Amino acid sequence: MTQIEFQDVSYSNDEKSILKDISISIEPGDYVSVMGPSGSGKSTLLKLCCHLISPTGGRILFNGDDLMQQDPIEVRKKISYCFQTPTLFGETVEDNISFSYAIRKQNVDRERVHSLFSRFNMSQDYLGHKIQGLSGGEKQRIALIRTLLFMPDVLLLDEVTSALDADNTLIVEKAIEALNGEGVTILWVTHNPEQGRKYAGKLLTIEDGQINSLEELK
Ligand SMILES: Nc1ncnc2c1ncn2[C@@H]1O[C@H](COP(=O)(O)OP(=O)(O)OP(=O)(O)O)[C@@H](O)[C@H]1O
Repeated sequence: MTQIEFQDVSYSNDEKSILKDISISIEPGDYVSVMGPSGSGKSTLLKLCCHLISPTGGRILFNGDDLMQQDPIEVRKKISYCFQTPTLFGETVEDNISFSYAIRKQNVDRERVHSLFSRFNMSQDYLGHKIQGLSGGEKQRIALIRTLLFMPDVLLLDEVTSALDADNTLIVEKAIEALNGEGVTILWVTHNPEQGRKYAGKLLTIEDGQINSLEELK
């Protein structure tokens, strides 16, 4: 189980301050929706959680120890991040699945792959499909499946249903709710207020790089 604690965390680049004095604790099993205007710093918060970027002020504790002192590869085995714009590689969907196993020197777990495709309402036939021909919504679901091939402790989701229709959005929401029920901590950036409140236990609102509110929903 993984706990992430931000202690007065700031992040700025050469041009400006992007996040300021963020203090929050994400507890194991939490389901937190993250909302706020465009450019307020939501994606930056997620990138800090999995050490894709480093804070320029304050500390992030990962299970009580400074995240910056820990091996990013080990951290990312526990924390998975599904990006706003899916970046699929290779020629086919299968390439995206098999590569994840290959880098871990493991055989593809066909049962796991099969159950994830079903969970996200996709036929196995997609494995042979070319990336180039996929729709935005198909790419989003393949990216989610790839993120979940190995069960994370913490799942960071950045606008992952923006290209999906209502039916598939609901399927993804239900799948994420089920994962949270299995103990996976969820941090989900969304612009959809209904989505932000429907399943989450907490609603974190970021404005202008600062926490505006942290509301208990359940
Ligand atoms: N690598 C970077 N270089 C320069 N500016 C950046 C970088 N990353 C983020 N920013 C800036 O920081 C601010 C916050 O960006 P961030 O992507 O975290 O916002 P967001 O709340 O996720 O926005 P959106 O809802 O539009 O996705 C923006 O003004 C953005 O332009």
